[in-house]
Amino acid sequence: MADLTLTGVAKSYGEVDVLRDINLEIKAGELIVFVGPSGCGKSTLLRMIAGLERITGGDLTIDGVRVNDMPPAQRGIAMVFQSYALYPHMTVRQNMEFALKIAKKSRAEIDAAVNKAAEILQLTPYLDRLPKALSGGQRQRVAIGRAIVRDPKVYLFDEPLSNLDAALRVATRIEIAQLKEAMPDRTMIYVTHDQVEAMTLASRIVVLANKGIAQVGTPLELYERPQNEFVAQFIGSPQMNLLPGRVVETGDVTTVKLADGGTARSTVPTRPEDMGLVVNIGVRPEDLTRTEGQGLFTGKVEIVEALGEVTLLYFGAEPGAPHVIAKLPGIHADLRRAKVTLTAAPEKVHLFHAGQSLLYR
Ligand SMILES: Nc1ncnc2c1ncn2[C@@H]1O[C@H](COP(=O)(O)OP(=O)(O)OP(=O)(O)O)[C@@H](O)[C@H]1O
Repeated sequence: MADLTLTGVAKSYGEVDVLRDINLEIKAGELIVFVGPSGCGKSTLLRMIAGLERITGGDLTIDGVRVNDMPPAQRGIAMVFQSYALYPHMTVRQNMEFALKIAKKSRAEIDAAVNKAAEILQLTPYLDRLPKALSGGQRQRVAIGRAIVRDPKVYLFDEPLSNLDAALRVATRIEIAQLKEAMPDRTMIYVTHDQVEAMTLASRIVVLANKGIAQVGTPLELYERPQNEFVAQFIGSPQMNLLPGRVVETGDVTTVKLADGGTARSTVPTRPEDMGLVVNIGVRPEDLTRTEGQGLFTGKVEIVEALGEVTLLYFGAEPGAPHVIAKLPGIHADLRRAKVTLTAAPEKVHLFHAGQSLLYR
């Protein structure tokens, strides 16, 4: 069991700030996923928790003990890397038992730990093979096995699946989910670029951007109630549409007159003093539906992408920078160049002012 607390954690390289004032409480047994644009500091934060990177400001505690200056080996943490980092000249068994030998465990303890981990990870038939005689997925399982045998309090994963092909990624993702279920009291922190991994594995997602935390929440909280436009557009694919407009009716349901001429209604409440407020409405492509009546957007379909189960419609503006994207269930290959009016249920319409959601005032 391990709780982690980050209080005002910061990282700079000389004059260059990479992370500022990171405050986060991680409860024992959580699977926390760090996501964010390239270079936002996900790996740096993970490496600071591991003790591989110096913390230049703030405090990191594990189970209430400040560990800023504690060497990695004493933190009770095991890290699994994207590159596997296996010893090529050692067999699977030797790779898995290496850390236990260094820790001077008894032969019986070592064998028990390795055999159990091999069984969990279905590696028993491969224990005497060298890494080069394994597939990418099997190598990553050995890397995870090396972490498991040490029975750490905290597992750190740095993009563990990104070297695997698409099918293997899915399979290994499901294995990691099962591994977590088998170890409900172990804390895991996971860095990924992959939205599906983040949404399916995380108990909570931490979105990093602009040197700080943009939002922390369960996957569905981030999807349904993003705090700001950044998170709104970072979570979900294709990204949320944002359209500028002005509040023309306030109350429990807000009416927004859009700059393009449409009208949107939202269940995000507004106050009388919000009348005339300049906002962006946010609506996800999958929440748009066609209507024959008055909608929030009318435009000509420039591009149709029929994916089978859904069709993506791209409206207006330059190619590559569509004005609005709609995702309709089913096949609508016939809509190219058609003039279409779109609407959305008021509970699916988000409201942002100066980049921040009005839901969180
Ligand atoms: N030794 C260093 N000196 C100066 N800047 C560094 C150093 N190491 C990393 N950085 C910078 O710190 C920032 C965060 O890097 P980090 O690798 O943590 O990002 P990331 O979010 O994991 O990125 P990616 O998703 O591309 O892997 C980057 O802008 C990087 O250029």
